[in-house]
Amino acid sequence: MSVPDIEHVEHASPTVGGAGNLRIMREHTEPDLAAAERAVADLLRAFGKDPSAEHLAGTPRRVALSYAEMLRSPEFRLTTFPNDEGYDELVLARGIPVQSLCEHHLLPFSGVAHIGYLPGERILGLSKLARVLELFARDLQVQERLTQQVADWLQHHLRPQGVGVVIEAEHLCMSLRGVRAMGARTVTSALHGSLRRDAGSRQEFFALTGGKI
Ligand SMILES: Nc1nc2c(ncn2[C@@H]2O[C@H](COP(=O)(O)OP(=O)(O)OP(=O)(O)O)[C@@H](O)[C@H]2O)c(=O)[nH]1
Ligand SMILES: [Zn+2]
Repeated sequence: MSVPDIEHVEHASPTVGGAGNLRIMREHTEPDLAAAERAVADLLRAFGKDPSAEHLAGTPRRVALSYAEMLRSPEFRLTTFPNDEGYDELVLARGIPVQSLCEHHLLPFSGVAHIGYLPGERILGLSKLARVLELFARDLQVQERLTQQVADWLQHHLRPQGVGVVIEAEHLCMSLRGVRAMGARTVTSALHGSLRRDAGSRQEFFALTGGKI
């Protein structure tokens, strides 16, 4: 299991209530926006467009800023709580919107993710499942790696009994161009722990996510 390269900035001590609180951010190289802007102007020229024309004058800057935004994931606090009640059934966030950029064509792919875990000693603030997804989605990606990174990261940091991630997405590189398979959706999944080992848990997970068994 490869644990992605994410910086844990601060390991805050548990609060009185026992909530764990860890500041999470991905290491970023500061983008060279001026260089990106020049490159987009070159791209426009390469296609016979004049980047100095009034209607295109702001475009290189806008494109540079758009990619800077799409490739930077916001930091967040990973809040966990003790699993005092010993809850041991699946916790599943279904239909989380996901947007990312295909590393082959720099075109978006988007769809939904279903992320679930079987709690161990701690449970997670629910919104954090979507935040972990965003941590890895705002990057140049292939869907398989994105799916795996989210599952690996949760398994490593939350230490649950099991983790499952399903992503179902449409890739614009496959629908707008090339094969033009409009509406085709790619489904990927990654499982760890008892969701991988135990046929019953696995079946329940895929039944709830509407996927394969
Ligand atoms: N496995 C995987 N492939 C992807 C993903 N996103 C895009 N691709 C594929 O990456 C491949 C790149 O193939 P190439 O043959 O080098 O590129 P291409 O000539 O533009 O390919 P076509 O899309 O078939 O026209 C394409 O088959 C894409 O569909 C992804 O998330 N996972
Ligand atoms: Zn692509």
